[in-house]
Amino acid sequence: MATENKNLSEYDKNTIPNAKDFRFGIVVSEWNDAITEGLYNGAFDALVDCDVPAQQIIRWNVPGSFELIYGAKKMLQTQNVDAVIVIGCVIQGETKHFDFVCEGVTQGIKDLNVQTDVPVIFCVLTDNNMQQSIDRSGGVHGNKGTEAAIAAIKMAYIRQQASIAHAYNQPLLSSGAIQIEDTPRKIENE
Ligand SMILES: Nc1c(NC[C@H](O)[C@H](O)[C@H](O)CO)[nH]c(=O)[nH]c1=O
Ligand SMILES: CC(=O)[C@@H](O)COP(=O)(O)O
Repeated sequence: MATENKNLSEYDKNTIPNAKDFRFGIVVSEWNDAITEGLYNGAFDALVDCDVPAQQIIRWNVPGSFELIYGAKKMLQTQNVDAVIVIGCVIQGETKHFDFVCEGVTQGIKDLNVQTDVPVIFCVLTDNNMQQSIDRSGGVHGNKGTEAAIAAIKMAYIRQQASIAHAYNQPLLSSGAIQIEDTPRKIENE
């Protein structure tokens, strides 16, 4: 489904786990800052709307989207956070640099999700022009920062529940709820 068929800002709080005890890091690229500030505001407002105290949200700025990789890595290494959101806006220029920045950031953030224990949420616009970025940072298509915040809460919850399940040697049920039982059950789909 393309973004034009899905408003990025819509979410149902009834489907979102309790986030009041989670801590979030947000790394923001300064390139196209009129756009990245809008994305940040969407993410911050959604986290607070989901009962995350503002003091549990840590913001770092980096020069451009390519630096989001290193910024997120250092955030994970030095801060006690349950998820990190990286925010950037890459817009096609005259050269192939767009392709390399987009590919590099995508692969770098993917690598962090594979190599580390804390989820890193990809909130990087890769647009053909500024209007597409405006439309996705609080415009007609909603705010990708809002979408990223909800994803961050859900992934932080999965991380938390999976950790508990592992500690109790119990299955993490598809609903995400864990039943602590006397006799461990066979984990589904083993
Ligand atoms: N053109 C855009 C960039 N380019 C800069 C790179 O991200 C990087 O900072 C530079 O290559 C130094 O390492 N960054 C964006 O975030 N958005 C752009 O449109
Ligand atoms: C993504 C970029 O680095 C790009 O916007 C830079 O513009 P240009 O390709 O015209 O140098």
